[in-house]
Amino acid sequence: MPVIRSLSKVAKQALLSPPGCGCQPLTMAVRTISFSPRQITSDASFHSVSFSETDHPKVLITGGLGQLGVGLAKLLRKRFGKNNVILSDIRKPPNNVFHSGPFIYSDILDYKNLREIVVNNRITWLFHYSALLSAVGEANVALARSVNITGLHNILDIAAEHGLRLFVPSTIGAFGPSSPRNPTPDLCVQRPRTIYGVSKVHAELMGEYYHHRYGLDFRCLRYPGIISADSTPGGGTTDYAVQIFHDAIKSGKFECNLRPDSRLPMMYIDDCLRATLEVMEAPAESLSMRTYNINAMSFTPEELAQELMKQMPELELTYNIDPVRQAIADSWPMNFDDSNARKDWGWKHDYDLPELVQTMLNYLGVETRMAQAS
Ligand SMILES: NC(=O)C1=CN([C@@H]2O[C@H](COP(=O)(O)OP(=O)(O)OC[C@H]3O[C@@H](n4cnc5c(N)ncnc54)[C@H](O)[C@@H]3O)[C@@H](O)[C@H]2O)C=CC1
Ligand SMILES: CC(=O)[C@H](N)C(=O)O
Repeated sequence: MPVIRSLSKVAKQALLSPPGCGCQPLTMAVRTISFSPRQITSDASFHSVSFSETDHPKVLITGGLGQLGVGLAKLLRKRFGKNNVILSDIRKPPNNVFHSGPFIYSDILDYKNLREIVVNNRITWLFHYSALLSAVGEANVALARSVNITGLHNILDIAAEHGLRLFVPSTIGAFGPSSPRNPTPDLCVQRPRTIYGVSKVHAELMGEYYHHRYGLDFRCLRYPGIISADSTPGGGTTDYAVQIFHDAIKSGKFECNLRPDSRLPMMYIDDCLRATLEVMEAPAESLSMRTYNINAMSFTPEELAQELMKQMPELELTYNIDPVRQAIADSWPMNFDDSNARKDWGWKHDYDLPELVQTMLNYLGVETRMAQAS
């Protein structure tokens, strides 16, 4: 990999240099091997700055056609301008996404193509969303290992080489059965039992290593299960909490694949995407860590259904447990301790369970009425 070759050459030179020769320390040397016209230093502060047309990050989002990427692009385009945010994926975009702003094909396993995109578009911030999620990952371990681990290595090298600010999401799935589950703090035992979780712990550690070793401006949030109305989940354990709304509105029935008492941390998408932008804009000196838990609420399928039944008392709920997903849910946090995010950069969620249910029903109800009318 080109950057690794360059890095090891620089490292070798630094190691070979005699003491007292006045050479730069390794971290400095590595940073200067890359040149980015709009390089953002790790101490740059964007917290309360509003960006003018000429002074703004140039953003690339990988894996942008999944549950979260399109919403993230919308938020970032509002803040930085439509043409400064490029959405990318290996899938074909639907019409509305294709016409809403720049979209390009990018396979994160293709290092040269990634580098070309970053260079040609003078990218300064990268949001790395490509991944195979927990349930899909267990069904295809080799592909999950390749996308989630090899892909991440490409991203880290490109980001270090070109001085990018890099956001990589982690997950509640980065914890396992031997982690404290109620609540789960930022720093504790992490021995996940899924390839997804293992790859995310790897991403957290590699990102932090590149930060300390090479000065990479790496930022990472551990997301809970994310609930959204206008995008579908990509094959995770928390997907039931999105599907229940669609099925309730469409058929008045829902078959849940987790036990009624499976408690997991969850968050509405608007909170998740706002947190992502906030941590990217936080002054570097406010970040005492580079990987933070974020939390909003925590509920079981039974509690979610009860809240939903306040508005749809006729909902019929049945259970047909998926043993793979259930085993994963049983090993994940029940509650997330996000006190460090709240203390360091002022994280605060807006949506609790009642607001979440109301917002989802409003959105999907309007959509259904519009579809029926047309
Ligand atoms: N949605 C959720 O509840 C949570 C998501 N996250 C993380 O947030 C990120 C985004 O999640 P979602 O949008 O839900 O995922 P998703 O599964 O819906 O979308 C992932 C995207 O990655 C793309 N992709 C797969 N292989 C690729 C490759 N070789 N090159 C480029 N793109 C490729 C897929 O085409 C897909 O559009 C992921 O890293 C995920 O781990 C973390 C915790 C919770
Ligand atoms: C919580 C996640 O990371 C994701 N939604 C999954 O269930 O795999």
